[in-house]
Amino acid sequence: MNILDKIVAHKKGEVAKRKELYPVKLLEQSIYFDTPAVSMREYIRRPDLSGIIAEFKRRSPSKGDINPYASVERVTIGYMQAGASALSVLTDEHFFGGKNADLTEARKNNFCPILRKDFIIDEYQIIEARSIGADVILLIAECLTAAEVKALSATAHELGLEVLMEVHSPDQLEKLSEHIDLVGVNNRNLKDFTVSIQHSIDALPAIPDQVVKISESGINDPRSIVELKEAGFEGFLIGEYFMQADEPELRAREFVQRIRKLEELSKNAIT
Ligand SMILES: O=C(O)c1ccccc1NCC(=O)[C@H](O)[C@H](O)COP(=O)(O)O
Repeated sequence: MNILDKIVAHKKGEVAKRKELYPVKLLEQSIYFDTPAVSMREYIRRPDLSGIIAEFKRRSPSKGDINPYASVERVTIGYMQAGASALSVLTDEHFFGGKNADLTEARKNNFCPILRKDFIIDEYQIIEARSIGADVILLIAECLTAAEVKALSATAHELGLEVLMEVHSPDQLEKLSEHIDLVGVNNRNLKDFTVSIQHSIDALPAIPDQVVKISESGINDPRSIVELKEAGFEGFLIGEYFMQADEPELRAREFVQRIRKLEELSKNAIT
């Protein structure tokens, strides 16, 4: 059983319990149901921002504890001040030490788009994402059939949310539906947890033009961003590298400054 199978098996039990504890009628009373969601597609393409989706991640299956007691308020505000285009907040408790309240805390403190980073297998979780203040949901192609991707992404659009579909290999792009706004290629091999941005580069030709292209995981060098941008990626999901620092927001700021310097150098070299 690979890690995703384990996570999904656990998630099924978790969702069943949550449905009983917090019925949909209760979730629909959230103030966030009437608030228009913020478009990640638009923020990623804003030229004044870096394209980085900065992730708040306390723990992971590959690394164990990363920054378990970090402050959501301090880190997420700092990420946005550093020039991030959007935020990603892990809400999975069992494997990632996150919680729904982390996302709501990020929502209260930021106007930018926020991705609910979780393992969505049921429509209930999309309604829940809306109720906690998320703007975007993640659908992991490896965990879902094409029919499930279609149905879940349609539900997300009905609720005004955008959808990021994550693939681990180009063949999973067959599951794309008309309701997918962004495609993320995950650079992490889920069997041995090794990471390589080559996964993103290899998958790029198969990604259709109309979706925003995101490279996810294992990014820790500003030169990788320059390389991925030149290849055609517009967004970059970064968690661990920032969160490993005592002050993730400062590491993000330094990272964005280094990208800008590299881009300036290459512009000057051309002119
Ligand atoms: O991070 C893990 O160990 C992991 C293991 C199994 C499934 C998913 C996992 N991570 C979720 C993510 O996709 C990442 O948090 C995200 O892409 C950011 O990656 P990174 O910059 O490497 O933290």
